[in-house]
Amino acid sequence: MSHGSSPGHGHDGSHEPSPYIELDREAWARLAHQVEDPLTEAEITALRGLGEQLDLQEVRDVYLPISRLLSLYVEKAGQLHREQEEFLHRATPPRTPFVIGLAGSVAVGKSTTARVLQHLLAHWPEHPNVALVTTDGFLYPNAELQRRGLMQRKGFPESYDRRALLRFVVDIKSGKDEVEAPLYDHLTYDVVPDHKVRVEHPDIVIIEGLNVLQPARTREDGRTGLAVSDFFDFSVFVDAKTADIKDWYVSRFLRLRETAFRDPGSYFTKYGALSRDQAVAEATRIWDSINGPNLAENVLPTRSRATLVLRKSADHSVRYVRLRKI
Ligand SMILES: Nc1ncnc2c1ncn2[C@@H]1O[C@H](COP(=O)(O)OP(=O)(O)O)[C@@H](O)[C@H]1O
Ligand SMILES: CC(C)(COP(=O)(O)O)[C@@H](O)C(=O)NCCC(=O)O
Repeated sequence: MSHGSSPGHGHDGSHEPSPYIELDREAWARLAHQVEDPLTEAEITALRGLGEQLDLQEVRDVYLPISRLLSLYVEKAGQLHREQEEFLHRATPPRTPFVIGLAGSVAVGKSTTARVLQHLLAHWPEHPNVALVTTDGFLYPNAELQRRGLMQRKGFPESYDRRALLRFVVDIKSGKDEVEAPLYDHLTYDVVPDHKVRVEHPDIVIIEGLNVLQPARTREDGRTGLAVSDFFDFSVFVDAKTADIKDWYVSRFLRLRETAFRDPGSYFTKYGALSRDQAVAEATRIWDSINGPNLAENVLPTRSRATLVLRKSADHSVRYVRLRKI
């Protein structure tokens, strides 16, 4: 194999056989050359709109080959669908959307990665309609979290209406043409009442959230139910050193303090008045009491369940990509 680390020769130097293929950045970026469609000007403009910090060379080197690989999976899943229907002698019903789960810590870059992949995947003509749904809409509203004593556990598995989220994914994979998800607003720090996000006739649905790779829970009667991840056709885990993620969280908090927190409608207007040092202390407190423990206890343990792991360095550049063997 000419590309990067061979299987079993991972970044940790281990020579044990492993069920993963690991490609370092250089090897992965080489794949970009075999991706025939370069980005169009319109796409570059759209991607720039996602945030001035996004490095477009990084998009070309790393995210474009990922989108091509994903497109390959989508295409082959369609082929398998047709052949299965033929084997079962069924009049081929339309295939269900291809569902991609995207997991990782708060502030690791899930939303950014999801939006880039959404744009890039929509570029391939075989599947133009790519929907993106975040799981925060399925958090219990603040009033309910307060009632359950979970306001300081936002983002932990128990802070979500897991049944509703599972129902949503089951509906998508059942082939329902239109599905609706609740919406979360980061400004008010709460679920928006009476407002839904509608997903219509998607070819691909990206479901992004902290806990999407959680395995099913074992119930009191000892039976194991289903988890949303049981309905994923592919999954991505965005990964980085915990210390780096904490820095990104604090920096984002400081940036929000200068922008969104000043909005009178924001739950965080109180933070607008904080000095820089006080804001760093507050972000650190939230990280150390909520997001850090959630990462360690619930999010990180699901990493090895992902089909693909994207490991980022402190400057957000992807250091290596780990993919499950098939
Ligand atoms: N590829 C990237 N390049 C540069 N900055 C990034 C990248 N991905 C994320 N960031 C920055 O890191 C922070 C967290 O990213 P975000 O996508 O909001 O994380 P999440 O959705 O996981 O909470 C944001 O400030 C974002 O601008
Ligand atoms: C809303 C979130 C739980 C993320 O939800 P997700 O979309 O990953 O399901 C998270 O961004 C959050 O607000 N956590 C609570 C602690 C904090 O204020 O950072």
